[in-house]
Amino acid sequence: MALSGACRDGMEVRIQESVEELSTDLADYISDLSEATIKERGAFCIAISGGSLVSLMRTLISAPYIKTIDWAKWHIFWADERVVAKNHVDSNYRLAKDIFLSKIPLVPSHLHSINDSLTAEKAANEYEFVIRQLVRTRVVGVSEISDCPRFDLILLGMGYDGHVASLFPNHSVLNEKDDWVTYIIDSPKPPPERITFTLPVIKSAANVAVVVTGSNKADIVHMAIDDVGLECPSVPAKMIQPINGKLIWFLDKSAASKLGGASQTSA
Ligand SMILES: O=C1O[C@H](COP(=O)(O)O)[C@@H](O)[C@H](O)[C@H]1O
Repeated sequence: MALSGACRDGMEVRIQESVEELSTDLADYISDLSEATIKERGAFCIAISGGSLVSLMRTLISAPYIKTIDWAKWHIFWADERVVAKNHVDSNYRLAKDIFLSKIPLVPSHLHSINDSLTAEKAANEYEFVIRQLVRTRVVGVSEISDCPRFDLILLGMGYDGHVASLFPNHSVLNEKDDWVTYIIDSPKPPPERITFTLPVIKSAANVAVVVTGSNKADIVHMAIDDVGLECPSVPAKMIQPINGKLIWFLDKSAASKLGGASQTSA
């Protein structure tokens, strides 16, 4: 049984009994969004993250999704990446490739991974340049409000400290307003050097989904979603409020166990 409820304006919270059901709900959501977006503008630009999110996307490589999704129209980006070689165990690219990207019929030139042969600063600049070219040719949409790229979907996980992408609590990177892609060299979670979409880019997406499971994240989920009077920079996930898009939280029952009553209605 699915449990769900809206907690704040413009935000939906979907709660599933189990991780398996969450993974199926996520696959349904991505598949429906992909179909509607491709019908509307001929391409689907999706940015993914690393961590536990990636294995929750595994249902996409099973029936019916593997056959019904128009993979040739997908363009894949990374909302954040660690500055390591692409074959390193810490690489978000490698994780996604091992778990599902290698198993789907994507167009190789549509995989927009981050250059692993450059310094963090240069790789961030180069990635932003790549995205600017794709915005210019309208492969990636553009936000009429912010002039930022308007990704069709940005998929995020959330760390135990409330970080999303590589935007960590109280870090100066949260104040970045001009760049689309930036870098940090002092991540509190290893590895220290990372490249990340900035907040304005995440907030400009047409759709943002934050996917979180497990009872050990229940407290931070409560802080991120419920109105607990916290300063936003101490929980970056709380700052993900799309300016002209939709935000959905995908949670399993354990991660949702400390949410306030409004989000616990049966669907
Ligand atoms: O370091 C990172 O952590 C977050 C959260 O990971 P999780 O394993 O706790 O879900 C992830 O979303 C981000 O992409 C990654 O670089």
